[in-house]
Amino acid sequence: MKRISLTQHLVEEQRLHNTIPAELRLLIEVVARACKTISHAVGKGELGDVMGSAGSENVQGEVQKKLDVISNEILLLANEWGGHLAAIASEEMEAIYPIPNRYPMGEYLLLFDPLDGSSNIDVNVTIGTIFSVLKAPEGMKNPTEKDFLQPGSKQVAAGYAIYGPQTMLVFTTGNGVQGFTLDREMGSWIMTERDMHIPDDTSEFSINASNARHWYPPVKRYVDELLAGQTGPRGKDFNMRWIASMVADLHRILTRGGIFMYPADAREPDKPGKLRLMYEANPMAFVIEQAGGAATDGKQRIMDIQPDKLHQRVAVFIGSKNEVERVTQYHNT
Ligand SMILES: O=P(O)(O)OC[C@H]1O[C@](O)(COP(=O)(O)O)[C@@H](O)[C@@H]1O
Ligand SMILES: [Mg+2]
Ligand SMILES: [Mg+2]
Repeated sequence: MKRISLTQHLVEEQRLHNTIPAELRLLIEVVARACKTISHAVGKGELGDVMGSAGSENVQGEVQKKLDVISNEILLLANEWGGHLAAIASEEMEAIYPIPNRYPMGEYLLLFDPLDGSSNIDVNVTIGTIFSVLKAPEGMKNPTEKDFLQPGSKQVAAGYAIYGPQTMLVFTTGNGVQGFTLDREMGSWIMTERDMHIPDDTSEFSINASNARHWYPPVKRYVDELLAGQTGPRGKDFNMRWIASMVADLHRILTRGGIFMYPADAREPDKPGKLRLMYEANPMAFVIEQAGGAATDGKQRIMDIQPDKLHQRVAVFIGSKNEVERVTQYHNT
């Protein structure tokens, strides 16, 4: 593949499809640069003061890891100068963060999960950063949480960085999904995946099976049929993978197919799921759908959900289209 840098691709995309105004290109480049800095911090491990707990709790009631806080700071600082950003929302911050002293008001809203897969930080397993970009409502004066509460179908860009053996950046602006690998020597993002596509069918599923006794009947039925393999109604064997980093599990699915599930369960009946709609489920759903896959909460398309809270949770069934449709159908029969 010809060496194409991130900027070259974004400029080309604007010229060909007119989907990436210069302001959005700038925003994506700033996020990409911040992810490069986070990748550097992650790579230091015990050699840098990045491991272990930060000793503080986030709005989700989770104990924050040092890297959760460091990654959040890196993304805030990188975007603070504002450019065309009006405000930021993060998994690690209860309230939204309006960009100070911005006249005229920026036209974009940025949301992120600064460090995804936090339980894997201290055990050197792949982690990531997830981001989503929305348009600020016309005529918006002072950004409020309400301005962010837009369905996922309104996203103008979304993607993730994955910090594994290679550091990659994968995103969409509504014209397919492209993947870039960080050339550590040059410090530049080089395109290595063009128009990523997910097969409609798969023999691989991903779920935290330790919660099986708490699952509701549709999920129990679906997973039992997968586990029954050739001897069961599916008539073929299925393999299982669970990395416990959503970014890593979904990057695998984007690369070779599969279905990822984090359903609601009886442990906390009032909780609609573990993962967060605005900065985990929506951005990953946009990427997966742009690669030919599907994403539902068991009932409806995730990107059609009208959000009512910034940190709301949602059940997630995402990946190869035919499997997502089957498990969703089991919820509706
Ligand atoms: O520990 P569990 O229940 O398997 O959950 C793992 C899931 O939780 C997450 O770590 C939640 O994300 P954060 O690490 O950003 O809080 C997902 O990445 C992952 O899919
Ligand atoms: Mg996460
Ligand atoms: Mg996180």
